[in-house]
Amino acid sequence: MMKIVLIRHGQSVWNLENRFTGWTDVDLSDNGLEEARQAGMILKQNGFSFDAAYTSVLKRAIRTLWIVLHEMDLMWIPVYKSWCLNERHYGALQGLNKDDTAKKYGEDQVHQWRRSADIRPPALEKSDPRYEASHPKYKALKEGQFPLTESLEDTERRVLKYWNEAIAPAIRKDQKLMISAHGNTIRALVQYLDNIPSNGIVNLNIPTGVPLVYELDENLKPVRHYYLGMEGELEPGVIPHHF
Ligand SMILES: O=C(O)[C@H](O)COP(=O)(O)O
Repeated sequence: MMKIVLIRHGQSVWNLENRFTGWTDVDLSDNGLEEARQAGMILKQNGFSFDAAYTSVLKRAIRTLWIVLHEMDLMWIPVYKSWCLNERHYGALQGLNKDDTAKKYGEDQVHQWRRSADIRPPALEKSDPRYEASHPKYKALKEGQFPLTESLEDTERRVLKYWNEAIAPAIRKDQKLMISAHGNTIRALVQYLDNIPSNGIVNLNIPTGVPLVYELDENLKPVRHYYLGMEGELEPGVIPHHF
């Protein structure tokens, strides 16, 4: 039986301000820094250790990982960063306040943009200053590969491609791994691992900064999963809804 630990980054400054974030590279709030410290401590107290870690190229996930690894005295392990683990790209919604957007377009429309499988929020224009394709951290992306907006299915495709090409092979080599990523990246992995249909994941929210442990069999199928520090185990396939 193999274990892998997923963690959504600690609360970010824009989570605190209730703004659509996506690929905007905002940092952790003070609360988010403390969440990351608590996560590292509880992982260490429960005897976890890692051979390697994976994260996105966004600082809120990277710093969460740094803090967790610091608390566990594991800053020396290999860390692999990929844009494929970035949060879902929110297009022209990035930076907007979620409540103001709901007032302007209606709650249902915002819920569709946030949680439907195949609906893409309004796209960014390439002339928009929020379009960061020229940033050095994205030099690996081919022309046209940098998203102007993403549906959850778009996000899942790139996350699962990375899972199959980079992460699953490492698990099969008995590597103990941690993935520090984002709400929708982890939702994509949870949906895949637990084979949850799209309509079953609509109301699934991943809490910030809480280690989510998956125990996998030899076929990388989940045997059980639980949030470390939350009482008891979760029913298979059920992840508590968190706001
Ligand atoms: O990108 C964001 O705004 C958040 O990290 C995730 O937001 P969501 O829960 O609205 O998808």
